[in-house]
Amino acid sequence: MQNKFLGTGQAGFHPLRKIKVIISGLYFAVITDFSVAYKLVLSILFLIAAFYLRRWVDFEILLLATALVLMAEMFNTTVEALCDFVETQHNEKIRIIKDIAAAATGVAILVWFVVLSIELLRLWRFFIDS
Ligand SMILES: Nc1ncnc2c1ncn2[C@@H]1O[C@H](COP(=O)(O)OP(=O)(O)OP(=O)(O)O)[C@@H](O)[C@H]1O
Repeated sequence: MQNKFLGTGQAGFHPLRKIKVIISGLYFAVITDFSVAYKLVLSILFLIAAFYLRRWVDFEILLLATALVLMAEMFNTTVEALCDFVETQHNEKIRIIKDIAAAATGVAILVWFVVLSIELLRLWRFFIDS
């Protein structure tokens, strides 16, 4: 078991190992969770459009909304996986824990959806006017 607080982890600072862990986590989140994958793809498309049109404020807000929704989705998946690992039967406490994690994700999805909708409207107006 690796735990730096218990003194059983690897000593020292290993930035390359951290990057490897981040890439591995992102990879698993994208291939195992469709809701992470489609949000990432949609967000990238909007980010490319904002970048191409030099809409820097829009780009920054899109980046924040994307980070928020992806983080929420990935933490939610983590909570669900942990819950399923410790409890395989129906359990009211697990239900509440999972519902709270899902609600947190719902808040992030709402923000992401509003930002993308406004951006879509702006892009649409831009192409209609030009
Ligand atoms: N062990 C359990 N005991 C009681 N209720 C549970 C349990 N597992 C899941 N639930 C209920 O079912 C809901 C869905 O849980 P589940 O783990 O299936 O998530 P999901 O639908 O796969 O979510 P996502 O689509 O984000 O992956 C939970 O929010 C909770 O209300």
